[in-house]
Amino acid sequence: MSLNPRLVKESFSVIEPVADKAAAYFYGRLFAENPHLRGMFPPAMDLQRDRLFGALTRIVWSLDSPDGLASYLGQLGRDHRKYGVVAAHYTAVGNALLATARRFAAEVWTAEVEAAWVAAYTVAADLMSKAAEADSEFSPAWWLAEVVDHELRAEDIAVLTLRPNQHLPYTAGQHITVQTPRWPRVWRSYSVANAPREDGVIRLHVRALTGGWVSTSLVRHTRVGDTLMLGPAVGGMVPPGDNVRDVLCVAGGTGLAPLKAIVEDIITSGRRINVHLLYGARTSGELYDLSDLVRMEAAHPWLRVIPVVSDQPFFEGLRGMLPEVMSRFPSWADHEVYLCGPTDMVNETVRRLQEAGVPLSRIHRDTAAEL
Ligand SMILES: NC(=O)C1=CN([C@@H]2O[C@H](COP(=O)(O)OP(=O)(O)OC[C@H]3O[C@@H](n4cnc5c(N)ncnc54)[C@H](O)[C@@H]3O)[C@@H](O)[C@H]2O)C=CC1
Repeated sequence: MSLNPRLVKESFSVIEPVADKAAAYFYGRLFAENPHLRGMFPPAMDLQRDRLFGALTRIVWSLDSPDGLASYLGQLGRDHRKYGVVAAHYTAVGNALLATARRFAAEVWTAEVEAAWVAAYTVAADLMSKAAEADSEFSPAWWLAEVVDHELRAEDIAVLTLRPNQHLPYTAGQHITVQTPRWPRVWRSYSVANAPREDGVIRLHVRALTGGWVSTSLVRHTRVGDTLMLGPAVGGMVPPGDNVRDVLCVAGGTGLAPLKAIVEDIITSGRRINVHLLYGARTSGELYDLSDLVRMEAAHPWLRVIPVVSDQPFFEGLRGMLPEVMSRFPSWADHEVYLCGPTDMVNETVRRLQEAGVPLSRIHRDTAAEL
């Protein structure tokens, strides 16, 4: 069975404009044919549908690059262990997916297209289930973690410190998923905000979002001593390693979390590259981690922290939206750049960096929330 990425991409592009309907149909069909699977999913399926399409889009567009595909599907397979996914579930999902694709790409569907989808799904399911199986030999499907500190740093932003009940491996820049006892089966992604430490403690920066079940629960209803469930670490944004270039980090709001972990990783690595951290928030009160960053800056002369405020006219420091403020500096063309924050901020920053001559290979951004 050989892969034919072109046929899958072409037929998938017919489905993309009706993604919402297709995702609703997919889950309707999956649960109608396999009612026992419904209990594995959260009561409200809206975010789940977006995630499905996010993941499918990424898989379809990675079909041409085997390494990227294997790495992403390996993470996806390991992460799905926490839902209780076993090999038999892949057949049920494959059937529902094929039925969905056949229906929503009917205008271009042929026996060849069907064969291409079957081949692609077989490869994907195989990569996921093999990675999950290998992982199960040495790693739990999920972790319990005790909340050992909870600081409300702004009206709706908290910094939580968690101690997992056993070692949870990760690298700086990765994210984990969190489930609270209040919302069973609802998992949300958060970047780990510290580099790995000897004591295994993990910090999260959380903003309570309107209508955000987990974020509101973490910020407003979680206390020291509570227990949370954590999924495995995933994500491809990794620290600069042996690279000797100077680093620029652009952090919007709680997007600071993974970038702070990366800066901490540079500190613990002992390397002395220059690091500029542009840290932006709407108001000075929302620069919730500034005092800690200023302490880090004082201890490490090669680190420069630059606070930026966008929505407070009389703020005495740098004012403006992050992408525009970043462009006021002479040049970042020789830097390795790390970005995290609101999607529009990240996209606009990437656009400006490319315009200024920074190649995409040197721009690192996280794509959380896809798993
Ligand atoms: N691993 C990841 O991918 C993570 C992503 N995030 C994301 O970061 C975001 C943080 O949100 P908030 O704290 O509410 O930030 P925010 O909305 O308060 O924005 C912070 C700053 O980003 C810039 N900005 C915001 N919108 C912009 C736009 N449309 N164009 C240009 N610049 C803009 C401004 O300088 C603003 O002061 C969330 O969307 C969250 O999902 C957060 C943590 C980790």
